[in-house]
Amino acid sequence: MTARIIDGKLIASELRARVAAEVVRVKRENGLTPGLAVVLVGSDPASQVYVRSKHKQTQEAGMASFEHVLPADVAQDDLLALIAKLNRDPAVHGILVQLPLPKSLHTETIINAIDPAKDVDGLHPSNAGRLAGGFAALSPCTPLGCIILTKSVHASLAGLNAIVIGRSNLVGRPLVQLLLNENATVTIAHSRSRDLPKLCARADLVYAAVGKPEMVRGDWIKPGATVIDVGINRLPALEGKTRLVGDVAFAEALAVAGAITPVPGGVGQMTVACLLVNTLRAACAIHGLPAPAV
Ligand SMILES: Nc1nc2c(c(=O)[nH]1)N[C@@H](CN(C=O)c1ccc(C(=O)N[C@@H](CCC(=O)O)C(=O)O)cc1)CN2
Repeated sequence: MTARIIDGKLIASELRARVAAEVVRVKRENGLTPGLAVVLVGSDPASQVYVRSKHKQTQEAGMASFEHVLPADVAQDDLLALIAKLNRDPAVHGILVQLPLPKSLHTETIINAIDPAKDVDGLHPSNAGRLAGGFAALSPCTPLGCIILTKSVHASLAGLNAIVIGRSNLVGRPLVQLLLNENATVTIAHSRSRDLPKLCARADLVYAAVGKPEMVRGDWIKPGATVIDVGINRLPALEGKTRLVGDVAFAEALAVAGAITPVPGGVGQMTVACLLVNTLRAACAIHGLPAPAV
């Protein structure tokens, strides 16, 4: 039996439609237009694609989109001055600095300068701490997307054994917290973990977020498990075409898992949709409105 393929593209488009409907409502009832500012430093081609997609989808959801593109050699103080301006701007409810930043900039200092109320990436220590403490917080978009995709398969995650492979601030760590909030039993694994295949073998939910092409093999997966692949790895061109693969050996895992996300068309699709959710939530919270129904 082959696994069910979780359609991230479809689930993301349904989520965006729900956000757009809520934006119409808050505009009509409260005269509020949520606004998102995205800051891109430099000209990394993948980052440019992601920022363009954020701009397009923000506008399609009926929100205001503000794009700021700075040269790779921008002075850190100039970037901090822009963030301070966006923090004060009443038309901006969400601020996102596209990562990775050039090496000359100190990422932690930049993230810490964002007003936590506008931190739609959920990376500010205030939001990360609130999430870790089990309090309401703006949470990173990719882990939020992973939870939504998992819930498209499992109505409840309570008591399920989950393994998160990877411990980045952007994905692994917040995903662990979100899974705990769902009452899953969570193992966090990383590059120093011993016997990963054995750790995976007991997991009902496998989250691969290591950035290593096809590292998780099919024979690591417990039959029937749900596999959520966060990796997006570009392999050298084959017959002129760049190949995009995840952190899971898809064809192998497909034959064993109960459900699996593809790459592309899985988790990546949810990242921008969840950013729209966070922007709407931030706008409502800043204006003292009830949390939107998305
Ligand atoms: N400040 C942030 N920087 C980065 C984040 C983030 O959440 N906040 N995440 C990634 C990049 N990213 C959004 O920024 C992102 C990654 C992937 C996709 C996506 O739609 N992927 C497609 C494949 C697209 C492709 O061909 O590359 C898919 O998986 O189907 C959207 C957004 C790092 N930086």
